[in-house]
Amino acid sequence: MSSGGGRTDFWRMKQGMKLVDNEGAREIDRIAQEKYGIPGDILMENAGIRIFDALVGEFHPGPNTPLVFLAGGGNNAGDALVMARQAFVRGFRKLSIVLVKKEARGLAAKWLDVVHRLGLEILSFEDEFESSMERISGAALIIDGITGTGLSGPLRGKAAECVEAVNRLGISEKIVAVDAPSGIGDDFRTGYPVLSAGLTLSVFPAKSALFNPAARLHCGKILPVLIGFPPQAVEAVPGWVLMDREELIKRLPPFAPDSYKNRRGHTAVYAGSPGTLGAGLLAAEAAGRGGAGLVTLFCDTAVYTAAASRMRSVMVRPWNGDEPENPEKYQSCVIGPGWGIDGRAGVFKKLLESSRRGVIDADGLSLLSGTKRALEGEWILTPHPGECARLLDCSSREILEDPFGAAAEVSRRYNAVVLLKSHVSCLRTPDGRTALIDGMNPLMGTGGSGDILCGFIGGLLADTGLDPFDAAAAGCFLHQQAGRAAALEDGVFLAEDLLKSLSRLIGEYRYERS
Ligand SMILES: NC(=O)C1=CN([C@@H]2O[C@H](COP(=O)(O)OP(=O)(O)OC[C@H]3O[C@@H](n4cnc5c(N)ncnc54)[C@H](OP(=O)(O)O)[C@@H]3O)[C@@H](O)[C@H]2O)[C@@H](O)CC1
Ligand SMILES: [K+]
Repeated sequence: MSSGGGRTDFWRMKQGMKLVDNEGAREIDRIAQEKYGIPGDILMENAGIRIFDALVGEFHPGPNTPLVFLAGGGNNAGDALVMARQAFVRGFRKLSIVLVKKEARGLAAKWLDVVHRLGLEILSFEDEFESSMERISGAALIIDGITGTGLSGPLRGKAAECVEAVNRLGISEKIVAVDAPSGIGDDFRTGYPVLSAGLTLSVFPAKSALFNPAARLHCGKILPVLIGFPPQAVEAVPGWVLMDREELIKRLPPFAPDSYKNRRGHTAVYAGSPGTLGAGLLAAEAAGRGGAGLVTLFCDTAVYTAAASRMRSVMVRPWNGDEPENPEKYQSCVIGPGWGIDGRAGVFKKLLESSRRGVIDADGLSLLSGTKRALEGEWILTPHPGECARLLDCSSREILEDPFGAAAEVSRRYNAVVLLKSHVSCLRTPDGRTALIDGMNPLMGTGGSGDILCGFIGGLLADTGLDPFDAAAAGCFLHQQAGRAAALEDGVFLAEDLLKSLSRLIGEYRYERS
């Protein structure tokens, strides 16, 4: 998520970039009203004003900019109607409201009455379909207040008809979703009706449902908007973390100024075999870039000479898959990139028994899915949806249907921290801690990018002071940052182009502050 204007807000920084599910959002609202006595209509007034301010900050509309407000029947519509009133009192004159649901209730009904008395144009989507679509087609911006956290199940009826008709216009960049694009809720699935937006202004704490990979594609840019919930109400409700710069700084302490190569830890990388040596080289180099003081690459004897001739800072050992050499002397290990699986099951088992801390990826994950065993020690698994499906013995489709649930299940079943990689990656621990890392960078989908990620996290783990959850969250977030920098500088890039950026970022966060 872009942290936008929220970045400078001290209070939000203190709270972190928290995400809540719909029930959590309702609970914060309830606590704010019942325990702290803040009236619901004040909260809604704040929401409408702050969301309208955020919209103005993004698009700079003027008095003659045609705006259309789509209103459902609940408080999400209430927010949109407060925005319409705000626009009117600030001098906007081309305003139309399209009622998608005939009966508004509660505060929405009250604000509908107000805009009616102010003389704003109000159309019924059902009874005045053609005029409604005409206004929508002619609008510069369409504010979506059909459903928010009160959605239950997939959108139905006139709401579904309306979002489908608007989507057909192909104007998602003009749609501004209030709190969430209508149709997105905690149980959103690919194929459900949803109004695709170019900008989502989500009441802080933003909704975790927006970052479900299937939903994220319909949200455009996401900005959190503070509306005045008391910090105590936000803290009282459990939530997830969305990684951003402030969250990273909390998790990634500077290197001690007197640290040196042995103190910074030694990472053993078990990777690389004929045909896939590059994966091992990338993972090993990334471990060094992640901060390990020393890195040893144990690669197949058949590729040893080639590996050794290409590596300078990384030590390379030929290794034919028999007894691993003192794995306990390494502070972290990385198992799997381009390693191969034939004949590796026995030694994989030994490595799991003798190593305490590491990252398992690629072929390591295939070997792990063969064992079906819960791990002991501190392990991070970095599957993509296909690998995740093998770990759970199900189809990739089932993983994509419920990625958050899948990450939780792998984490529980294998007793490990799991990073399920996608355009939004989900990090999960067996005890339920969850962080999401927003990616949305298709250029990251390039061969070797995953090898670098697992090596990089392995290098971070060589610092035994770092908690594996924090190391994985930091590693994945920096990997995404490096991808963004590479895309901006080089356009389409190769995985190895990420390495220099990763080094720079680690320096920025761990060196300059020390
Ligand atoms: N203090 C406050 O009040 C604050 C409130 N806030 C705002 O309130 C929002 C939550 O409001 P909410 O709980 O009223 O629900 P909301 O999202 O408007 O949805 C209800 C409407 O959707 C409809 N509907 C439901 N399911 C449907 C389906 N499958 N298919 C079709 N329709 C469906 C449902 O219809 P019904 O079931 O009643 O027939 C009803 O019309 C939240 O997102 C935020 O924007 C914030 O500003 C914070 C302060
Ligand atoms: K909405």
